Amino acid sequence: MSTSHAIRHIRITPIAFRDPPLLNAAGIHEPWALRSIIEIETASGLVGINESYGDEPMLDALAKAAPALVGLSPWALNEMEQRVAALVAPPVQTASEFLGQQVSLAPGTHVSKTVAKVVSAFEVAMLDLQGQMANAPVVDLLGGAARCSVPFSAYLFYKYAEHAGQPYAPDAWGEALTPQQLVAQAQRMMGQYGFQSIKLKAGALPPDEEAAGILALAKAFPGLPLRIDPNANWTVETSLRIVEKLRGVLEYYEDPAPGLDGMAAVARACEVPLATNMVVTDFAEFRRNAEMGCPVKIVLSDHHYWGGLRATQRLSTLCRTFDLGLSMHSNSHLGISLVAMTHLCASVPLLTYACDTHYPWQDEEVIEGGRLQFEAGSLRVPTTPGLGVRLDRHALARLHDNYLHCGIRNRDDLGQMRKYDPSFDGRQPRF
Ligand SMILES: O=C([O-])C(=O)C[C@H](O)[C@@H](O)C(=O)[O-]
Ligand SMILES: [Mg+2]
Repeated sequence: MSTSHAIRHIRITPIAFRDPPLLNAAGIHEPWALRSIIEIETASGLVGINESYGDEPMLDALAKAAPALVGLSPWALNEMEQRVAALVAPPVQTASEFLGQQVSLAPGTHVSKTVAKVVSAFEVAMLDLQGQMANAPVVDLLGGAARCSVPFSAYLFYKYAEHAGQPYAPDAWGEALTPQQLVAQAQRMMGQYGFQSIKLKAGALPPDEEAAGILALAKAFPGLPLRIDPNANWTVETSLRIVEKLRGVLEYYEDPAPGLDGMAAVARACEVPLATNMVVTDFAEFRRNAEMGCPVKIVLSDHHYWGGLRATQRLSTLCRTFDLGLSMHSNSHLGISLVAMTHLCASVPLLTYACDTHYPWQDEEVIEGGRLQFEAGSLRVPTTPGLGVRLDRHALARLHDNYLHCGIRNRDDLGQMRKYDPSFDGRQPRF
């Protein structure tokens, strides 16, 4: 075997795993969620892994950039970034192309984020390789652990009991459309995972029903930090009316109204700090928020589209400079993403809130040893080399087979909702 650690080969494997019928502002989750598994192999036979988005545009961008990394050292992250940027820079959009674009929650559709997403996909796998070579966990490569475990939040969704044309047995969570069902969902999730805070994905039902859901949670879990996230599906007026109903119960208010201007209008008349994963999603938007006097007070980062673990560390420094809070957003994901997020969050001294994770909604895994275990709502930071998790090849083959047969190539919550309600038009803000 060669002693050279130069990158010899990169494999990208699209996968699909079961995802429940979760409601959101855009519509409803499809029965299968897509991801990609990235493997970077060195001439010496080491394999660094990562997990990222699995929609078609992302797979195309990964395939386009991968050959340019062959021959690089796993330490050459800056050079990797330059090569990726040169190859997958987004096409320049004309003003008319921007007009009439629908707000989308689908991660593969943010064209402007392509470079950051591809850089992140390769960066984490290269860090995994670096850790294996240096016999150090990724958190040590990021400067060392500021905490030995990372807190996560219960992420509640309104949901149906079954998918339209349910392709497998219905999930164990059942329906959640009323405050009572929502509290039961929370009790079950808290019982299984021990989370110490709760987020409700809103923007799906009429806002007063969702406010009643939060008030029921406040009664069932007195003193527990609560958040609500309508994904910009409320007007400024609705946002202000609902936050008044929720006086005294919210830890933060996530993306109530559309756009930074909408958020600024809410911020001017509301005491609860505003958080976002929709209007501060890159460094240019960070600057605009700062220029406007920081109406958004908490940035919910996501290393998958902010450009990786190191870019999120840079973001954390900026947040500290501008006295902003920092936590993490998530999309449907498996354990590699979760463990990468855990290394990152352990390395960031300023982590002001428990992170989001969709993990409880997934019942499949792609790593050896099966699902990651939470203790009192937190995950221990691995101390073994690299990310500290390895691919389960049988699981990878099975999830890839799901991908080949599921018929989904791009996330489409709106199209899926039309199967239940053909008149659903996805117009936002809806309420
Ligand atoms: O905090 C958020 O905005 C999200 O987690 C976005 C996701 O797409 C979520 O709405 C979902 O999975 O339905
Ligand atoms: Mg959000």
